[in-house]
Formats: sequence, C-alpha cells, structure tokens
Amino acid sequence: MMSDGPTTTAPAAGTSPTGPGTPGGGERHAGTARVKRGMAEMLKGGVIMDVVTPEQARIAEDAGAVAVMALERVPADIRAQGGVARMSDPDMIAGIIEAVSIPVMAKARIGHFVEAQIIQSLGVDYVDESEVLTPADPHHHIDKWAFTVPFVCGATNLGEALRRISEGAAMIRSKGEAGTGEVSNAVVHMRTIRAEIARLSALPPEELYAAAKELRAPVELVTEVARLGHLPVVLFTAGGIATPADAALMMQLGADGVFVGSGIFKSGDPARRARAIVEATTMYNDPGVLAKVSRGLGEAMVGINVGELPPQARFADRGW
Ligand SMILES: O=C(CO)[C@H](O)[C@H](O)COP(=O)(O)O
Repeated sequence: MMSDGPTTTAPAAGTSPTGPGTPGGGERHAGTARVKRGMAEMLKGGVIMDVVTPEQARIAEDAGAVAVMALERVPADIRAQGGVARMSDPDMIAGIIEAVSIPVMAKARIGHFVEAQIIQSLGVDYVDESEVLTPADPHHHIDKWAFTVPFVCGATNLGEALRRISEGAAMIRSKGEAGTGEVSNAVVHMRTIRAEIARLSALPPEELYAAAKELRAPVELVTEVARLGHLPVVLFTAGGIATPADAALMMQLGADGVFVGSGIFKSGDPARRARAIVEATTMYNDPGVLAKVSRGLGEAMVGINVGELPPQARFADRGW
C-alpha cells in the first residue's frame, strides 16, 4: 500500500500552530491524528521488517510482513561499520516502494526534519524518527505535527513515549537495543512502559499533576493514559528480536506488534526465519506452533551481549 504522497508541504520546524482536540498538540494539515493513528492500528499483530534493498523487501512481503522499513544499513551493520548513519538514498526508498504492495516506512535521524520532509515527498507511509541513525539534534526531536505523513518513535519508558506523542508521534515502539540480537532491553523497556501505565491508572486524579511533572509530559496526555490504561497510540516493540521465541515473548508481554531488523537479514536463512517470526507473532500463545516454527531455522545472527556494550555504543540512550 503506497500513500498518495504528501498533500501539503511540511512547514519549517516550529512554525506550525497548535490546534485543538489532541492532548499535547493538535490536528493540523491533511493528516489528522485520528487518521495517522488509525494507519498504525491496521498493522497490529504484525511484523515490520527492516530492509535495505528491493530484493529484501520482496522477501519480507512474501514472508507475511505487514510493512517494511527502508534504511541505509541494518542496525547490526551500523554497529559493525560505524560512521554516520543517515536516511537511505531516495532511489533506494523509491525502489522499495515500487517493489512491494505493503506499507513502506523509512528512517530519519532524530531532529532531522529535512530528512523527514524528503522522505514524506517520496510518498512513504510512515517515517521512523530513529535512534538507530546518528542523531542530528541533541536537544530537539522533529515537530511531527508539521507533517502529513505519520511518525513512529522509540521509547524506553512512559515519559519518553508521552513526550514523543505530544510532539505528534502516531505510533510508539519500545527501543530495545537494536543490532545486538539480544532481547533483554526490549523486555525491560516493554515491562517499564506497561508498569508505569498501570501505576498511573491506580492514582487518584489529584495525583496526576505531580505524575505529569515526574514524567515530564503534558497533564492532559497523562490523564488520558490513566483513564485508558494504555497509550492512545499502538505500542510495538523493537531492538534485539532475533528468533520466533523472542517475538512471541514480546507479544506475551503486551506488545501490539514487532519490528525486526538484523535478526532476519543477518541470519543464515532470512526467508525462512522471516516466515517463522511472522507465524510466531500471530500464534504467540501457542507453544506447539512456536516449537514447530523454531525448528531447523539455520544460524541465528551471532549477536552481542547488551551488558558488554560501552555506554557510547547504546542506541537506546539516544533521544530523551
Ligand atoms: O529501529 C528499528 C525500528 O525503528 C529497527 O527496526 C529495530 O530497532 C531493529 O533492531 P534489530 O536490528 O535489533 O532488530
């Protein structure tokens, strides 16, 4: 599914007014919050796969991915090769859009609103303002209300998720530690976000003001989450998911869906592993199916233990 492309030109960051109707921001331009969030709802229960070429995008679609994410290099290669990681070549993104019929997402650097404008102009379905790329702005994330295209952003805790939603994100993914093939940080971030939501829901209304201050998030949004018992947008998981069992673990912990990057295309048999992860994400509560799809998958990505990463190598600490 390719969007019709942008119907408005993104204004310069910070120039758009705040409109009514949405906590922490407003419904502006052609892409309303309801439409943007609804697009993400349609991906629930599915797997979104990182791809760097049209061939990989076709493998992902054939395996049952609900969307693909175009990026320059998968996170494991970004770690291994180092250097500055930027948005993909527009030719590559256009080639991926041509190659598949499922939604196409593409990554922009944190705070790099011009990369996001370019990606929007290509007609992608979603922009990921991603910590996996080298951040462009150490102080400001993109004003996502200024765009027609919806955005997904990463978060390690509830406050971070709410700050991204207040900036206009229409989908949140727990960050995990991308490119490691190690699921522990994804687990910690998902458990943290869900525990913090449960705590909010148990608070009396008069304590939500102090909670908002602690979370550094707008009180209207905090009150909405306390009332709903979940985020007002879908909560996917990402970073370090490398096996069907990892994907099912994250679904059982409450994820609405799964992003997988390095775990598929750095494995011995990407097509087979991709199919197995899709099946495990759908049948996450059925150990018999999980055992079946986990058999004979060939080599998993080698991976890195998150505990051995030096602080400067942690992608999850990028963003605030
Ligand atoms: O950044 C992402 C989501 O936007 C990647 O899809 C995800 O984090 C990939 O991580 P990994 O390579 O560990 O699967």
